[in-house]
Amino acid sequence: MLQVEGLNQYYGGSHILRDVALQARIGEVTVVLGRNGVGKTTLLKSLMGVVPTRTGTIRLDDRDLAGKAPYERVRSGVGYVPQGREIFGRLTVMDNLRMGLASMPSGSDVPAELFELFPVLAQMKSRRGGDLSGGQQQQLAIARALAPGPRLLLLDEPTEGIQPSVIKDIGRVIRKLADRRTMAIVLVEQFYDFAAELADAYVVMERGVVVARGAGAAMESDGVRTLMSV
Ligand SMILES: Nc1ncnc2c1ncn2[C@@H]1O[C@H](COP(=O)(O)OP(=O)(O)OP(=O)(O)O)[C@@H](O)[C@H]1O
Repeated sequence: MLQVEGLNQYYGGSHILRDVALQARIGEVTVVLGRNGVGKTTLLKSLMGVVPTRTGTIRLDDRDLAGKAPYERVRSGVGYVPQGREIFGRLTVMDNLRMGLASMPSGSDVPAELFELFPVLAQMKSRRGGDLSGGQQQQLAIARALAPGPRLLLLDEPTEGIQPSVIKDIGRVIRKLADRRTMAIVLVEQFYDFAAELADAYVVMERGVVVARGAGAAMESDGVRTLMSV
């Protein structure tokens, strides 16, 4: 389980995250909603260690992540799918997947199971990442994050700029991964219907503060859609 408490983050003098608390259980999808610029990406970057933690605790199971560098967090079980995917355009699909293992001890192999989750990647192993469609790149970015076998998967707006049929495929994979009960999933989304369909739990952020939280099934009755649209 992921347990975050008292997380504060700054860019220069701007206070971006304010005492954020977040829990994400193994086997659940925890969605983080909020409008542009409220700090959702900064939250994921802080969990991954891309932005060093200033104050607060970040624990995954019994491991303390807060002082750790990103590669150490990968080794501790964190997988990250950044906004915009950040695929290596000149590397092949297979080499992009191997990059997912760069922080792991040598000798780790790309799990064959990734190609069962994303059959489209199996046909494209030798293609360059830059030649894939946006939806295929998104699937590649998720597969790359899964390569080391994470305990916590962080997804930053995986539906952004993706066509509806691929969004459905990605949603099915996220559900399947959660249902295995081996990892916690934190999904940052602005696409309300996608988030609501997958959410076991939700949090809503406004200007760096968590302003609402609850069970996924209660999102509609809690008025989260309205919170997002006003
Ligand atoms: N590298 C940076 N330096 C300074 N300010 C930044 C930096 N990155 C983001 N910000 C600011 O921090 C705030 C939070 O940004 P963040 O990207 O975390 O929000 P977000 O909720 O993920 O938004 P979006 O959905 O648009 O990605 C914004 O006001 C943004 O302008």
